[in-house]
Amino acid sequence: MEQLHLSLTPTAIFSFVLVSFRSSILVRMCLLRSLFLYHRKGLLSVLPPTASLCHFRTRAELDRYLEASQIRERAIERITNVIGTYNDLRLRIFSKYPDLFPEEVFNMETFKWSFGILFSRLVRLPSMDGRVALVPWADMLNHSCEVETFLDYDKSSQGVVFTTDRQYQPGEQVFISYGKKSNGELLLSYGFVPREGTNPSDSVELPLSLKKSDKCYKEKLEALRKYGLSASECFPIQITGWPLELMAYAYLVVSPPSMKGKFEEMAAAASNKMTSKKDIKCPEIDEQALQFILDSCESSISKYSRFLQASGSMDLDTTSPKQLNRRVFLKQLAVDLCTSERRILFRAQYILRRRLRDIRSGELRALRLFDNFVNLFK
Ligand SMILES: C[S@@+](CC[C@H](N)C(=O)[O-])C[C@H]1O[C@@H](n2cnc3c(N)ncnc32)[C@H](O)[C@@H]1O
Repeated sequence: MEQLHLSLTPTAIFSFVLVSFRSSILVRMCLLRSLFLYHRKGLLSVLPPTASLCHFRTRAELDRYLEASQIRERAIERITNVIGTYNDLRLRIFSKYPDLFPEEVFNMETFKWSFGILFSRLVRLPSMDGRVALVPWADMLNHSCEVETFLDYDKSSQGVVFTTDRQYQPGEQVFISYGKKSNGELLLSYGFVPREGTNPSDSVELPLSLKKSDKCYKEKLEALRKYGLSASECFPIQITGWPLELMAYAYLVVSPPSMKGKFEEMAAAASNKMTSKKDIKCPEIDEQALQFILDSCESSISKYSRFLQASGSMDLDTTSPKQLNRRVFLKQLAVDLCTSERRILFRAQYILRRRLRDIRSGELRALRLFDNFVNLFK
């Protein structure tokens, strides 16, 4: 079977809308205005009537279901931004031109819907400098972590084109990739979590912090601030390992006062602001740094385990079937996300324990050799 090569010209159905987030506020306003009106008039009947940002609508829901995951902070940030943008627009534009922007259409609910649609349906077009577009038809394609197919603009056919990376049988579902995103990012932007272990780009954010009791707390914080970092930072861990920045941050946290002269170099390496990205090495504090990462990993694992254990008996005590369905749905999303994030932490825990064991058994062997050597002279 031939590989599929599908294209959509801008004239089909209705033209695709290009949005550049670097473009003027006017362009963005026009897009949002069309979305608002489409929603009101039901013109885009192909789009879902509800498209909430990552499904978790309130702060209480985020605290309840995503308490173990760092994705909660990102979701709060995103929702706060959307609410802030709406309030700003209402103050500066909607309230001044009520005929153009009537309250029954331009309200918070439709604004959130429009953003939900934008976040979940925008397509990035690499050959147009990464500009993003709403592409009717193409936005019906679902994501698969196993394909490498992306949508792009094709100059010769003047359309958005995608060529599959494999052969499909008639009737088989065709997928695209929404990008190399973690399960948390997919949940935030698209409202779903891939099956456990199927996403090679999955990662979990590990929070690390300077110790308040550290004698050099002030000097370390100063060094971190110089490179745009703070006393607490999150670093992504993947099933295949962790970034050099995380190791550099851990070195800084466990460094004794005698290593003051290296604080800046470590902070620079942790911020990825070194001129040449090289692996910073401090073998004398390797063991403490790995133990520190392991402790942070295990503290995160316990948070996930507590949540997953409690989720079994999470209160579903509501008489409204609609509310019950919603709670079951949110709980399942949270359980899927936490299970996949904890799995990555378990893997990191295993690697860290093995490395620490190797370091310690190496030290023990060296110590025994030294004892034998001393005995020989006795
Ligand atoms: C661009 S739309 C794709 C078309 C969508 N299925 C529809 O019928 O409108 C993106 C939405 O599709 C759903 N989706 C896409 N890929 C998915 C997947 N692998 N698993 C579950 N839902 C998926 C999510 O709800 C997401 O927000």
